[in-house]
Amino acid sequence: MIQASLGSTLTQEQTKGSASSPVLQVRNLTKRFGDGCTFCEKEELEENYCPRCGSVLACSNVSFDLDKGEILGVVGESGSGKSTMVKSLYFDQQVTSGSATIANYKQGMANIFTESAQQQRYIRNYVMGMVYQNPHLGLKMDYSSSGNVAEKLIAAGHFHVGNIRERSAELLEKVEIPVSRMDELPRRFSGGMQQRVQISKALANNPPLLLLDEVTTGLDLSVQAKVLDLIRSIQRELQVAMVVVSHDLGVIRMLADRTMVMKQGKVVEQGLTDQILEDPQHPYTQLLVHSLL
Ligand SMILES: Nc1ncnc2c1ncn2[C@@H]1O[C@H](COP(=O)(O)OP(=O)(O)OP(=O)(O)O)[C@@H](O)[C@H]1O
Repeated sequence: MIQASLGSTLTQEQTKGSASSPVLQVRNLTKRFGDGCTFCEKEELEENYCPRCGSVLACSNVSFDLDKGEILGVVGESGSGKSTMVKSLYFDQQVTSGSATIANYKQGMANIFTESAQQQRYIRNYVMGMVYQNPHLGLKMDYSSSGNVAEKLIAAGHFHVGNIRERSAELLEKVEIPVSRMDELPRRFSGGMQQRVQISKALANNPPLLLLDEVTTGLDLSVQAKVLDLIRSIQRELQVAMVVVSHDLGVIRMLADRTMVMKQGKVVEQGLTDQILEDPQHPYTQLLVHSLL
């Protein structure tokens, strides 16, 4: 089992979360690309694109809860706002409005979207990990694999070289990167290996929350299956809560306890994955489920 072998600089105040409260609560997350206009701000647009001002309402009033150790799948066609939603949660995009609270950060009392840049950096280092579809976004290709993990540890205030190496080796082993290759550059690794290095980096500081954006897209089926197995075993072993974004309902079926379906920036349906798959209510979900059969 992975244990943080390094001393943590988290204060009790900042990490304390109530056992019963969700790890993550998102309310009315809205992200508009463009300035918006009186037409698209007042009208309920059929699509997420405003024909008058050209703005895109990538996410519109997205709300959900995520419990400890739970995997929430987010599915929808290309352009439905899935990536914008997780990138907003990881502060890669600035939201237009809405709130998100994390039980392990200021006891779930702070809207992370309105925190200072310094506090948001803190949240990225201690409270959340992110795994991108494109490993170039999550990894520094000119750092070694262990150097990538070390970067995350150093950002969280750990400076003891021996401990950092030990922890990096432990994490890379966990994702089945041989210790003998820990000093190799990730650019020399296969796509599946790069995703596994990204996962180990995201787990470096034992975050209670992991965001995964299309992490198996573009990988061979057998490699995909290995990465999905790894994600499942990490969730079981470490009880990390995860938001897993995928356009592929097959991936969601394998991983997610609950599923949220997005279309044109809006959540059209959410519920237990089994229920969504067996008895989809929204016509769009029915279409997705039938295309899987
Ligand atoms: N930087 C940007 N500037 C303008 N519009 C953007 C930007 N990023 C995303 N969008 C728009 O926001 C909408 C949602 O995009 P997003 O990438 O979140 O969708 P997605 O569901 O993740 O799609 P995919 O599965 O293809 O990645 C799209 O219409 C897209 O064109």
